[in-house]
Amino acid sequence: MLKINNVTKTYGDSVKYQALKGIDLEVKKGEFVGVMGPSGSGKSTLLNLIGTIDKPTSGSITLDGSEPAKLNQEELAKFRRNQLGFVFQSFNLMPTLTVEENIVLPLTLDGEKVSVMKKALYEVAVTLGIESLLKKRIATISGGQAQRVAIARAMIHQPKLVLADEPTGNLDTKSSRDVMGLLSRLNQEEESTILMVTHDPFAASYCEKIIFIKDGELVQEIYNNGNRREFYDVILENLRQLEGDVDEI
Ligand SMILES: Nc1ncnc2c1ncn2[C@@H]1O[C@H](COP(=O)(O)OP(=O)(O)OP(=O)(O)O)[C@@H](O)[C@H]1O
Repeated sequence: MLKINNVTKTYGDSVKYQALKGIDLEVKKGEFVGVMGPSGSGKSTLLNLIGTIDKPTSGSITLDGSEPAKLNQEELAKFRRNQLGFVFQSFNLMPTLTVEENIVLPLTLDGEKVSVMKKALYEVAVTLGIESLLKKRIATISGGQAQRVAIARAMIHQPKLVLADEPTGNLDTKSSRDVMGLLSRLNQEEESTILMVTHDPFAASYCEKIIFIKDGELVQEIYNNGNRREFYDVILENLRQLEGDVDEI
């Protein structure tokens, strides 16, 4: 579904910095993929390219055969709104609006009919267990609840791909567990395709596959055999090895 073909990204005009050096990656429909790696390794850069926030310097990224880098500004905005869902560490919700106003925002922007919006809102609210929060203002709910709302907003238009950037970064242990359980359930029951950048081995243990990036290169790929506890240990071991390499340098 998502195909990343020999993608590079170089920042800067006079002083150049190559943040990604030829990334190849394929994400299948319904997969839950984690992206890990040391600080500065290029994780956010990769997510920004997939999220069409930025364009690759060379190589191609296609989602179900279409290549967003070739679209004009207007087409790109539409592509982003229709095909992608974003979940951020900082939730990125509108604090003065209510929970339900925030969740339907992507549909409002698309000029969707009120009856369609109501139906979609109800469905997503039930799935995420946030019916009782709908009339509350964002400023009055907890961080864990806010992340549920952000996930609802990312999911309401049934995007092809959900991009999550450190979704548990601002959450306590219990809320992290809830949010990861939720993402995992959405992945399994609704067959949502999710790509998540995280530093958190616990959050990563919910993924089916994790790719490790170092110095702009994909260096390792590991798979979850269904035992989350075991997978967590494998993740820690891989992180230790990556950091060990960094220490040696
Ligand atoms: N707009 C930019 N201009 C120049 N260099 C940049 C820019 N954005 C990122 N970089 C550089 O590219 C490299 C990769 O950055 P990136 O943010 O993708 O790393 P990361 O793995 O997400 O790090 P972190 O885990 O700390 O968020 C870093 O060396 C960073 O300094």
